Amino acid sequence: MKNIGNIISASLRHPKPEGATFSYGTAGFRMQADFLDSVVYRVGLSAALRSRKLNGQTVGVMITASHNPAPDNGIKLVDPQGGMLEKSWETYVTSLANAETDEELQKEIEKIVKVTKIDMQGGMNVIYARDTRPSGEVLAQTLKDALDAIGATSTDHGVKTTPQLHYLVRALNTVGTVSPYGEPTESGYYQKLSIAFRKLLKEKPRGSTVYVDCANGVGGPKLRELKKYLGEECLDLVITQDDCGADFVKTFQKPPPGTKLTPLQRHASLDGDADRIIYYYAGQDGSFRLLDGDKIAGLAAMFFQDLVKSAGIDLKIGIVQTAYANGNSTNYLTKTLKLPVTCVATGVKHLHHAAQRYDIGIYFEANGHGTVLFSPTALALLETHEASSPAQHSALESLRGLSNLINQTVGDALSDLLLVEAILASKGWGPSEWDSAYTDLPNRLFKKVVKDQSLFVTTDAERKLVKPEGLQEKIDELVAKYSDGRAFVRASGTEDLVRIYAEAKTRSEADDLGMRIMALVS
Ligand SMILES: CC(=O)N[C@H]1[C@@H](OP(=O)(O)O)O[C@H](CO)[C@@H](O)[C@@H]1O
Ligand SMILES: [Mg+2]
Repeated sequence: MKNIGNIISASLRHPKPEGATFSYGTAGFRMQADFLDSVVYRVGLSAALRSRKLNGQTVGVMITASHNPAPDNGIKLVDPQGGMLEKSWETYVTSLANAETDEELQKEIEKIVKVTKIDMQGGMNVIYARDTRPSGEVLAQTLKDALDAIGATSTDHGVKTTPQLHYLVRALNTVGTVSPYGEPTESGYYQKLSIAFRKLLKEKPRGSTVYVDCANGVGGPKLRELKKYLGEECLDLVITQDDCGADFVKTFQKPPPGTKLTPLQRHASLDGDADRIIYYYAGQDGSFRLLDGDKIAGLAAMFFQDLVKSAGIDLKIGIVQTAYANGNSTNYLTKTLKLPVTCVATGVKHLHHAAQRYDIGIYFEANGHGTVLFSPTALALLETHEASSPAQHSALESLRGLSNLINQTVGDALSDLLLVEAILASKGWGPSEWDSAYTDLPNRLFKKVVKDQSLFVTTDAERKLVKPEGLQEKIDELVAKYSDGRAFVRASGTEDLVRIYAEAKTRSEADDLGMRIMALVS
């Protein structure tokens, strides 16, 4: 490989911490920013190799640690169609990140080139962006160092939300094709979303207000920008920057401290890189009500089912959830709406993949990561189907509009916000009508630091433990004692700890079950 000398000499400036082991987890590499330098350098090399493997198509790299504390950072790769890195490549990236010496690094690079049969003659194109974390700037420099050393053409897109980077990657790779995704610029992204939203609300502009807490992250400035394109007659967005965001609201099931809720007023919280959103509001009686990812999935499923029926077309709708989905949300989807639901392992990459099996695949994690995917068949049908009545015409127009409004590359808090608002406007609903579809089973989510999280091995979409031996039997015994009881334990893929989830018919039963399982885990 002709640039190997450059690669190795630049690598000397980014030495790997001795003995450290890195793994490409639920959302790429994520850890304290101080330890990330060598990982970022090697991810840069991987991105370039991946681009070359795919004939020079543009690959994306995002530097973010999402909702993790500010001193953390992380890095993940985006494939040319805007989705997550293909699974088989996670192994290659991991092997580069863990190469102990420079000789080993060289060997690993050569191995990847050989095993994946990369023809190194030709260009490599990589774009990258970061969230607003202070460490992002230096890490972006390291990334550039790697891309220059290997000889890739690269563009620094500065500060972006994670979904904006995914959008840019897909848009760049589809310029001049039969299905261009959109103008490959940040303003192209705002234009695409806002034009679709305004069209969907054409008959029902209503200037209603949503308070959006952007978690002190990159969503704040970007939502402000989007607001300019939307216009206030469609949606009045009040943007705040609290410190805690979606994760806090979901975990503690209360509003960000200091936020006063007026009954029936809609609120939403994003996370640090704006790929996740949850809604909440106070009921008439002042009680706190959460409208999480499961509730968004339910709303979307109901709406798409109605539209597909009204449009008189045959499209298969399905929903993908994880084990963290509330039991009653699954009941609502399967028993009330009678739609198919698949349960997969935690992490957007798994949900996204499973959702691609449907014509309209709706996927959301309970914590608010998610989107809706339209298959190529569905998009073609929407394009060509001739309506035979004004009602069919209007439903088809709405489906077309939604396919443009929704960021189909990855879950996107800004696009999901507009999706929810478009549905509520179309139905003339407030949060309580939306909420009335089903009542959540009370649930608890705990974390516990254990000696070695790798000892916790799961099966059945992470709902059952295979190891440590005997633990699952003990959990089953406990669960059986509670009405509507369900619980599971799994190792986190983003933090060095174990998560424990429990739900049951009453609040006290859910708490009790969760605490008892906590006590079993060590
Ligand atoms: C229970 C939970 O919320 N898990 C989160 C969390 O994964 P863990 O593997 O559980 O750490 O971070 C992931 C990445 O952001 C997100 O996709 C996922 O939903
Ligand atoms: Mg995030």
